[in-house]
Amino acid sequence: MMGTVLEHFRSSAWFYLTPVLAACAPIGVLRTYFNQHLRRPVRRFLPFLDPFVTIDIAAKPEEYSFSYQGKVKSSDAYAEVLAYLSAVCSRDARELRAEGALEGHGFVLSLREGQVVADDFKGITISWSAVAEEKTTWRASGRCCRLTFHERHRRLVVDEYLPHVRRAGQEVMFGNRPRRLYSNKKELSYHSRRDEVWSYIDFDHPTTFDTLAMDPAKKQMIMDDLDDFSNSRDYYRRIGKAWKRGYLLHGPPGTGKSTMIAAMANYLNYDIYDIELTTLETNSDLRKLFIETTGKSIIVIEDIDCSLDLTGSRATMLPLPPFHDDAAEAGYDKSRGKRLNILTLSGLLNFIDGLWSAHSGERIIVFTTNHLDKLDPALIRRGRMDMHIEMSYCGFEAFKTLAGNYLEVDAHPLFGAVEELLRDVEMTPADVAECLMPSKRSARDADACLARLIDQLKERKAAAEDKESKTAEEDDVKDTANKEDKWETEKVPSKSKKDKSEVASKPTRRVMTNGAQSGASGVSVSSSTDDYLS
Ligand SMILES: Nc1ncnc2c1ncn2[C@@H]1O[C@H](COP(=O)(O)OP(=O)(O)OP(=O)(O)O)[C@@H](O)[C@H]1O
Ligand SMILES: [Mg+2]
Repeated sequence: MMGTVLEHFRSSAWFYLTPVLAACAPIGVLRTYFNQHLRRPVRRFLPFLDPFVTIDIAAKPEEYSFSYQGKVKSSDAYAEVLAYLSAVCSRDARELRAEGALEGHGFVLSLREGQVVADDFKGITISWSAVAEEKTTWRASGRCCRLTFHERHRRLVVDEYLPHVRRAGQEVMFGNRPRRLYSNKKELSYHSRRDEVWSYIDFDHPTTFDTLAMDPAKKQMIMDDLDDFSNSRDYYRRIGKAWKRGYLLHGPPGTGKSTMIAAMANYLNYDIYDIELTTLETNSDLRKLFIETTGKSIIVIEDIDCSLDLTGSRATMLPLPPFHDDAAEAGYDKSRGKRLNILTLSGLLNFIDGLWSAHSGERIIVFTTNHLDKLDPALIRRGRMDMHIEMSYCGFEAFKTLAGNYLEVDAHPLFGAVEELLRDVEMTPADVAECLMPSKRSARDADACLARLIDQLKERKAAAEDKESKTAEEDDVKDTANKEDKWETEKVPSKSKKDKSEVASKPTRRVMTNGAQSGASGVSVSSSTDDYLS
């Protein structure tokens, strides 16, 4: 019987193929088998034979939490590793699994169990494999990424490679979702979670630096500054400064301050956190908001001069919402006889560059204002607001950008007239853009739009000249009146010697106004000098 089986085997193709297959067995299969089944026993009994170290990063069931969208979210580190490995896997692995990313519309590719991929980092090779975590009495088995490396690379892997994996994973996760525009919610409590503090919508603003109308040299300087900032992580660490930068955008309404923020966000691919200060009550509200921001973000406070009373000293208390009673308005809690913690200028300064500002990741802080002069110098000093950017009226270069955006023209016979008029007339880019907006979107009638703009500019120029001449006339009238006043004043003492001596004895009490208000004499005095007049 046995002989017949052997005979049969010897005559089949398997007899010849088996040794060939064995010789060609992929090394990866053997390595996987070794990793999964033999490594631990070998290491336990013969540690000197196995110089490799393994680290498991698991999606532990106990670390699962329900996000507010009702989706299951695994531990951050595991999700970050999966995101990091996604690129390596799609390049090298043969057996993959794809799962919808927790955020955005993309997929995350990961290894199927038993698969191994290699990753190179600073000249060493690290292998990653997907394994099923062992089942324990208190925990069901879960999925796990296993990292294997040589013992002699332990420090490099732990100190540098793993943080690199997390950082790169976070970047991949961040890049896989659309940018967001966050705004703060009104009611905050100390225990509010991130989603209770901020609400967001997808940020899909089409503005870029290409479409932003401003002086090209200034624009380039801002872009270079942003590039410099976003690539300077190590520099900020070395000089011992929190990785953040403040920009103050100031200028009249309609000159593109908000548009500039959108362009910055699109340029850097950052999220925007828009803080409405008037809804906050205390400094800790502000801190809470700040803690819940993430890296790669632009934190914006628009119209800071209108948001709060920031003109006073650092101790200035800011306006309180109407539901506060008088005691609270005065800064006291009646029931406890204690001072309330109210949003103050110093709270805002701490938010910008106190200890709390050294929260991980890079952040840009942008304030906008129409009235630079209304702000406390402490708030906008260099170092806090590193760059002051003036957004001003439309110049010819800015106009050319708008003409390109709206009319798709780089040159036109009417450009000369526009250039000349823009030299004399102050018109905001918003107003110029309005003129360049064709009445029919389908027909970009450049001639008509430019003619409309020229008419508008001429009208404004005429109005400005009119105003100027009126002001000049008024000034002339004032000058004449002042001269008359002076003459009248000089005449008063000559009326009588007694008057002269009395006037001289009460010099500080005499008030001079212009003739129109002061009656025939042109002199008015405070009540204490009435006697003198009578
Ligand atoms: N520099 C600019 N480049 C391109 N478009 C601009 C520019 N300035 C203004 N605009 C256009 O005008 C509109 C209003 O501009 P924006 O809201 O940015 O002005 P602002 O300076 O923020 O005004 P405010 O001080 O009133 O907030 C924008 O939607 C944009 O279409
Ligand atoms: Mg604005």
